[in-house]
Amino acid sequence: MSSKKEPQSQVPPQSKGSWSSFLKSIASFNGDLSSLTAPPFILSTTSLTEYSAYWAEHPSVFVAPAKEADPEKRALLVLKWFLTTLHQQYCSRSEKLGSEKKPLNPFLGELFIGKWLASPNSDVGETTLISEQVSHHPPVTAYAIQNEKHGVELQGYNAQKASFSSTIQVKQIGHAQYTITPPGSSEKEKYVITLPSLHIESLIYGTPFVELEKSTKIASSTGYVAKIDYSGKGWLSGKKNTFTASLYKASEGEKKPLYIVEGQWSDTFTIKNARTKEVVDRWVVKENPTTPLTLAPLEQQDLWESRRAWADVANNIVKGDMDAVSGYKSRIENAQRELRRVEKAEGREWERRFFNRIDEKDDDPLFQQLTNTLDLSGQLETDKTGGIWRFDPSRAAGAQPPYHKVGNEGLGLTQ
Ligand SMILES: CC(C)CCC[C@@H](C)[C@H]1CC[C@H]2[C@@H]3CC=C4C[C@@H](O)CC[C@]4(C)[C@H]3CC[C@]12C
Repeated sequence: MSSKKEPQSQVPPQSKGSWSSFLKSIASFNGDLSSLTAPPFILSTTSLTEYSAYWAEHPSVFVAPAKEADPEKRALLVLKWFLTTLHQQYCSRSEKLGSEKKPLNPFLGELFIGKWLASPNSDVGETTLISEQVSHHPPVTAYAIQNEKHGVELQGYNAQKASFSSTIQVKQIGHAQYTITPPGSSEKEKYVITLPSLHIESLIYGTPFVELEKSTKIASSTGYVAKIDYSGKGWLSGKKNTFTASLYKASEGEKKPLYIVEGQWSDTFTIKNARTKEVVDRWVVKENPTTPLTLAPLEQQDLWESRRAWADVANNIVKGDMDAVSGYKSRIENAQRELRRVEKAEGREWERRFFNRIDEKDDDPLFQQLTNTLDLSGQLETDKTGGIWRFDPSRAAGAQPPYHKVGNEGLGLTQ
């Protein structure tokens, strides 16, 4: 008899049937995850626009590169910051809710706006977040995170391309750009960041969780490249969320690493100087609590802001009243359909609030330079993201609700 304990199904008894039909439907789906009907126990009350906040939940780590005078160490601090975001990006739902969940599919124009407040016992200052759904077909979320005090800006956009091959496989399309003005310099320094592919584990037991795949890169305008290799359950260590990252000069190549970072991004990792073999830094997830994002109280939020717009849907998911959930979802969907119909009739397009669609040739020269270092062809498939999306800071300065010209009636609300 085997002593190995088999995982037990965590699917609630009343959901067994709907879970197995959900599993069957994903085996033959068309690539659009939002179109799948999943049983209530796997539905999240959080919209995907909220996921943009994962990029800066440790604000002091987010701004640290802007304070470092040495370009090599700056590039290392950017790599460190990126690695510290992975736990929140890819593990936080599983840890908090017991499994990965199916997020709410944002509607076009949906906004998620908040800030990480300045704290009297740190020099970080305030960090602000703007996240906007810039496309619905295909779903694309754009975001900008700014810390004015340290002159740090992160912006990006992403879409997901899903496929099925023994489980849900997700390729992320899009990229992020981290920009700072280094100490004593008047010129901007830019880092272009690619996003990992992932797949879902443990689907049949009803406890889905994310595992990252392959590799991602960060290329800097100062000539450094960081490459991160994800190995899931490390084939040597057997530990989950294992990775190896190296920082090197683009001109020298991967074979001459300056720093090596190793460990588990969901737990502990260490940073070593590859030349001296000395451990120079260490990150322990548990010892670094996140800073919560502060949102306006619900009644002061704009109707287009995620929490407010989805409140009725979310409350009924919690209650398990699926008829009410689909009723409130249809209200949003019908109102969106009506907006699209009118736009089409008037021969115009929905106006994005904080982001512009740009032409590749009009993009920032620094970005264009970096796309030559990285192979970004897979990230710039504009047909899968509805274009290239760039933040327009002039439209964010002092922005207050109402954010969109269309008010209650555009949201299908009568009052
Ligand atoms: C849980 C199962 C049953 C349903 C499938 C849910 C899918 C839609 C979920 C599961 C994990 C999710 C991903 C988890 C983390 C991120 C990183 C974030 O920066 C962008 C969104 C992205 C890339 C999510 C996209 C949606 C996602 C792929």
